[in-house]
Formats: sequence, C-alpha cells, structure tokens
Amino acid sequence: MTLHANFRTGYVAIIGRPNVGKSTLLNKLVKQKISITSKKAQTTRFRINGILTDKQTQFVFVDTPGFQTHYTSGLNAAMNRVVTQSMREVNVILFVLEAMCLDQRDIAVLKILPANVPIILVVNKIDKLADKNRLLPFLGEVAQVVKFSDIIPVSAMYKIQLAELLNTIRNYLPVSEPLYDKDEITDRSERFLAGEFIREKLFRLVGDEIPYSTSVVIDQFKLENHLHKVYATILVDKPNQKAIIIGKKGEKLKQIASQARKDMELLFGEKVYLEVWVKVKGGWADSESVLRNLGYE
Ligand SMILES: Nc1nc2c(ncn2[C@@H]2O[C@H](COP(=O)(O)OP(=O)(O)OP(=O)(O)O)[C@@H](O)[C@H]2O)c(=O)[nH]1
Repeated sequence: MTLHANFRTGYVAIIGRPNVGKSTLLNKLVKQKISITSKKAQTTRFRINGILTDKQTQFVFVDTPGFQTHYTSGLNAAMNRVVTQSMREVNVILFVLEAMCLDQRDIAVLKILPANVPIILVVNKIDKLADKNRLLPFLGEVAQVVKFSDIIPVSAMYKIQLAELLNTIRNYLPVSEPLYDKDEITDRSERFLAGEFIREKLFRLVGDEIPYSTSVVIDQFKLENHLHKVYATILVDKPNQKAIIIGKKGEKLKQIASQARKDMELLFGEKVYLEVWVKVKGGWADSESVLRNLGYE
C-alpha cells in the first residue's frame, strides 16, 4: 500500500463509566466483534486494542475497563490502575457518556482524566432520544464540568455520526507511519480473545450476582490440523456459584461453552474444540498473586 503523504497514526483511549456503550463503539468502529458487550455493567476488565486502518489513518483504540467507584476490592483497584495508565499514553481520549445521563459516576471518571491529553466528548445512544431539542442544553451542562476539545453526539449501535467521529479523532493524531499491519484488528492473542468470549457468555447467561466474582483462565490453547483446542477454567468464589454456572444437568455450562465456541469459530475461521471447567477458588478477587497470574498489573 502506498502511504498517503499525511498518513497519521495514534492511540485513542475510550473512557467512561460502565454501560455507556464503550465496547459497542469500539466494535462498530473497527467493524468486527473484538471487545465483549453485555447488558450488565462492567464486562470489560482488560485493556483491548482494536485497530482501524484506512487510506489516511491508523487508529489504535484502547478499550478500558469500566471505571469503578463503588467497590474497593483489590480487583477494582487493579482495574482503575489500568484505566489511569492507559490514558497517559494516548494521543486523544474519547470520553463516552449516555445522552441525557450525567451522574456522580461520570463526574468521578471525568476527575481522573489527564489535563494534557485532548478529550473528545462522545454523547452516545442519541437514537434513544425522543425529543432531540433536549440535547443542546444537556451538552451545555456537561461542558461546564470539563473543557472538551470537541463534542460529537453519536449512536454507536446504529452507526450514526461515526464517520464524523473518526474525522475528528484524526485531527489529534500525529503524522506517522502505521504501527501495525493494515489487516491487524487487535494485538491481543486469539488465546486472550477465547477467554473474553467465555466471559461474555457468562455475563449474558448467568444470573445477576455471579459474574462479578468470576474469572476465566485459558489453561491450554493449541492448534492441531486446523482444529483449535481450547481448555478453559471458570474460577468462582463459592460452591453455590459453581452449581449455578453448571446448571441443571450441566445445561447452563453447555450453553455457555457452545455459544463461546461459535464466536471463536467465527473469529478464527476454523473449527474449535472447547472444554470448560468450573473451579472454586475462594477470595481470589483480593489476592495480589492470583491477580498477577490472571494478567492484571
Ligand atoms: N440504544 C442504544 N444502546 C446502545 C448503544 N450503544 C450501546 N448500547 C447498549 O448499551 C449496553 C452497554 O453497552 P457496552 O458497549 O457493553 O457498554 P460498556 O461501556 O463497554 O460497558 P462496560 O464494559 O460495562 O464498561 C448494551 O446493551 C448495548 O447494546 C447505542 O448507541 N444505542
């Protein structure tokens, strides 16, 4: 590919409280399912890069975990560290809000944004607005809290104004050659994404109280004659949680594994053999060494 004379490349952080639509936005921008989405809050725990390369620009997106203001376990402290770290290294921050919703949790996130990085306010879910006239006064209210470089209302889900958003982001990226091959969508390994898919199904299919205390570990990930073999363990705190995840006659776990396997096959483009076990591991969310093993810094 011959490079455009003013080709730009840079890092973009997507920040916002849980459930405002950060993962959806990233997925729609990079046009492929990479980050996990769910109706429940806080499904993203890791930093995930999504990469979009067009003729003039390479956007390297950093999807950050839902910033946690309510709980104080070691896990959430680790997650907040990841958020703060990822923000200092980027060229521009997208601060995502849900239209007409500005509360203390959003303000808590706004307070940790670094002063020296441009911030674009992305007001998401405008498709839900029955009365569009209410948007302008709302934007005025938010602009009083922090000075934004730009304000772009969008609907991530319905891809409204995403081209405008990309054009605006581009203005803040330095002229530079691409950092990644143009076909790369994420620098996360397939192994990592396999774990993310299982976690997503847990969030979708298991009752409310369970997922926050669970984690997924990929024990083995190998490719044999075009067959991906994935062996995973879901770690839970208590035996009753294990029973819920497994379900009656193992039905729930079967459903989780089968849906996760289908997503993996789509992404890898090949057949997947998936085995998922559930193990009780008390108190893991507060143990520093377990957190390190799971990939948190
Ligand atoms: N109506 C509407 N719903 C949206 C839009 N964008 C996201 N959603 C929904 O909002 C919910 C949360 O979206 P996510 O993308 O998982 O949110 P998130 O900010 O990444 O959440 P965490 O991972 O918890 O931090 C999901 O049910 C999405 O389908 C949008 O533009 N319009």
